[in-house]
Amino acid sequence: MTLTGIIDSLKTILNPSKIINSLEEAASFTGSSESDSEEDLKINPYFDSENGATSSSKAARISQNKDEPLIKLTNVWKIYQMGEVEFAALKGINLEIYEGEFLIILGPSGSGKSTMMNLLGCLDIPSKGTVCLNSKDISELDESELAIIRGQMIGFIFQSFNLLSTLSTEENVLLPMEFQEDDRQMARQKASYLLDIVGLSNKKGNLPSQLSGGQKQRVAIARSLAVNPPIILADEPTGNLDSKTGDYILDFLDGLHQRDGKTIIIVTHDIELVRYATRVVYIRDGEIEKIETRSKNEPDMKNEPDTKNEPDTKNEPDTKNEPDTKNELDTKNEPNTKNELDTKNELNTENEPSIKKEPDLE
Ligand SMILES: Nc1ncnc2c1ncn2[C@@H]1O[C@H](COP(=O)(O)OP(=O)(O)OP(=O)(O)O)[C@@H](O)[C@H]1O
Repeated sequence: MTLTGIIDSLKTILNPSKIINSLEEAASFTGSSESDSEEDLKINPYFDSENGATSSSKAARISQNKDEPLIKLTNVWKIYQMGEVEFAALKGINLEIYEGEFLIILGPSGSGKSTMMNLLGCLDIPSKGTVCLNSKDISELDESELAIIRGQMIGFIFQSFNLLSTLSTEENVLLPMEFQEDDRQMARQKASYLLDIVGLSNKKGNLPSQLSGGQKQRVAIARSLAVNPPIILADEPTGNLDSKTGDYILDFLDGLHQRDGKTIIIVTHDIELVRYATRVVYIRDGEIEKIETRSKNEPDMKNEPDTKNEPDTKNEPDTKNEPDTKNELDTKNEPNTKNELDTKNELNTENEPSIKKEPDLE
């Protein structure tokens, strides 16, 4: 694929109005490494000393009402048109996703997972029904508004990594900050910091082709965190990795959830991943089959299926079981405030022992 093609493919994720200029400036943006001293890496550039909290993206700074879902799908249909033929890939989905959840959307091939991911990530809009992100109906936003809210709220991780092949590791991590961080020096500090916490500070000049699969995915994770979005949305994040490296990536995402309070949403066919989840949404043939609320690392499915999305109710937004879910989340999955991003001057370096104890992942 040409560079133009790669850029085009990323336009849907990043702000299209600025990316071309950004790439042209990328070399000067990232060219020098003079300021990357050990000292820089120890300081969390996301920490805002004025208010004693870790700065997040502009949208995330808008105070969230925790009773409101971060993402809400109401009677969502996605119908693909193939000539004269229509195919409903999603059929009346109702789903509310709350801050602090680790949600796994699990389904077999063709069940509608990618279609769902595209809607949850505001990469597509529904044919019918509404998708609200941060209480905004995404169908009412134009493409540039959508790109902005998407850029602020969601970090994406893909099975195929989606790194720009002609840009270095550091430049890939810098890309999302082009639209959020005006201070280039600060952006570079943040990129250094993120590459450090994913254990790749020694690879910042490497091209993606010079990295292993696990390393590429760690770059993708660093990139997803660049603007410190409240939501990380991952499509089969371990699909191209061996099981050991996959576990490492999942443990890292788990740390982001447990320590930093990120809302993690993973779309996968791999049932092994449910051990990380606080809720599992099973989809089949474009419909939600059942939803299970779980305790982290439960060996078995102990919870009764939540029936709120069963066929007889699928066309109505059902809120009857939501309070239970929210209340559980509020108590079980509240990040440990001692280690929370907002309350300390380090993102993960001290509390992520697994990152630097995996030399064989290099
Ligand atoms: N652009 C499209 N046009 C027509 N049909 C489509 C389109 N995209 C997806 N579909 C159909 O919608 C259904 C759901 O597709 P989707 O890619 O969401 O499934 P999936 O669960 O992600 O599958 P996989 O795990 O194999 O990637 C499939 O039957 C697929 O053939």
